[in-house]
Amino acid sequence: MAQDSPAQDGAAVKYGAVGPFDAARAEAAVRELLIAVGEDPDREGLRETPARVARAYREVFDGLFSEPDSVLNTVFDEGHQEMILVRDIPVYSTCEHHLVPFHGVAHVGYIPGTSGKVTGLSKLARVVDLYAKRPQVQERLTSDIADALVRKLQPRAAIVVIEAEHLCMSMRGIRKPGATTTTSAVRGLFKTSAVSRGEVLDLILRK
Ligand SMILES: Nc1nc2c(ncn2[C@@H]2O[C@H](COP(=O)(O)OP(=O)(O)OP(=O)(O)O)[C@@H](O)[C@H]2O)c(=O)[nH]1
Ligand SMILES: [Zn+2]
Repeated sequence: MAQDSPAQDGAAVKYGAVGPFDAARAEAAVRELLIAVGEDPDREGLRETPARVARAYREVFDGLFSEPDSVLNTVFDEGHQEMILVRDIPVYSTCEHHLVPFHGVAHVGYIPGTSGKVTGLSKLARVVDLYAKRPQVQERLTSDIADALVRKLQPRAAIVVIEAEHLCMSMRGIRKPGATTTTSAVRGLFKTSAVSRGEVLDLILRK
């Protein structure tokens, strides 16, 4: 989505970011970090690492520079009034507490509004990606996606469920690999009607 990233070269337009991406600063910080953990950043294997990490961070935090609402601009007047659900969208995000990954799957569903406006299926996965590519907590990632759907599509109902494993809980700290966290954000009819919510959750959680 590089073409959707106006701040990549330090341009003024920003979305989730409060400043442009500064590759030189990121490189210098990684070099400092290597020294701080007791490594030699000038040894053969690490010489290119600061530049590589800066490039990798540019990529994994690209969603800071992308406009979520424009992703959902592709809309079709299908007149479809029933549920649309995309399950098992792979998610890779970064825990903002420890800057290590959390990863799993997202399920995104909605019931179109009275106009029957629907968006392209891939756009649901694009919105997931966009918000995942920011420093995140799982709860905010989940509700950011639901709120973007509500803003752009004015659906009768929307739901986002994310199931993820946090490496900050697996590889360090409490060390519980395999523990998964499930978060949900429900809007509209999925919130007010237990029957509708039950139906969609049944589809989402069916293995
Ligand atoms: N609610 C929520 N908590 C998260 C998420 N990602 C990581 N955390 C938690 O953030 C908390 C940070 O706790 P702190 O006590 O400040 O940091 P810490 O000493 O590294 O904590 P431990 O991980 O328990 O070792 C931990 O309990 C993490 O499990 C998330 O997406 N949502
Ligand atoms: Zn963490």
